[in-house]
Amino acid sequence: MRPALLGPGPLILVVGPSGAGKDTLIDGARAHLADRADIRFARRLVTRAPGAGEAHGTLTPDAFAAQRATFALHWDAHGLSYALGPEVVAWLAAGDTVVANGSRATLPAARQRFAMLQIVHVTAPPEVLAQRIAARGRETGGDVAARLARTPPLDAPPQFEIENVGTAAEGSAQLAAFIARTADECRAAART
Ligand SMILES: Nc1ncnc2c1ncn2[C@@H]1O[C@H](COP(=O)(O)OP(=O)(O)OP(=O)(O)O)[C@@H](O)[C@H]1O
Ligand SMILES: O=P(O)(O)OC[C@H]1O[C@H](OP(=O)(O)O)[C@H](O)[C@@H]1O
Repeated sequence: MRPALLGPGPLILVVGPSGAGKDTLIDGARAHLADRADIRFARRLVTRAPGAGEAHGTLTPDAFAAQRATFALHWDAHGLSYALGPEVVAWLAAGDTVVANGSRATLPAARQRFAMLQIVHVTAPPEVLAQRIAARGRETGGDVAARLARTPPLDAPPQFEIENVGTAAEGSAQLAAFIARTADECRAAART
């Protein structure tokens, strides 16, 4: 028997190429939505120490493997392992909306796992991605090139697209509006 899908609250995965600005726009949207107790922002678990401005949790590869069965979702990319923790399962079960930075390559697996998955695709032109990754300074040389070369396709059209070429404040406001609209629509649908 297949396990029940995680929900009924919606999971909004923000995906797109490295350097597009996913974390930046998520941080900005979180500030816009600070008064919304029904909207949760997931903290990723990653087998990498946090860099400047990053707020993810860090696990060693051994600890990650040991906790794998408890994760709401997990995936590998860039030689690292990523996960959304068990608190995400509880938030969705309560009907809350959860927002997380996700992986394009893992969307087919995520669709098998969540009752209501909404995809936000954040993009920017290649030269902008390269400039932003270099300016961020977290990766160097070959790692920057490898990130730019990683272009898994989306498995289906996204529910919302942000071309993040304006200011971060503009992109954050667009993302916050989509998140609030999704949360409101899902709550209204649950009441009928
Ligand atoms: N609209 C914007 N204008 C200018 N700079 C931006 C904008 N959005 C993001 N940035 C900058 O681009 C860099 C990359 O952004 P960020 O780390 O949020 O991207 P990401 O998509 O989460 O990348 P990754 O998948 O590699 O973690 C950061 O230094 C960030 O400050
Ligand atoms: O290329 P795809 O499959 O979309 O995803 C790759 C993963 O790597 C990036 O994380 P980070 O730059 O390490 O924080 C993305 O946010 C995602 O989690």
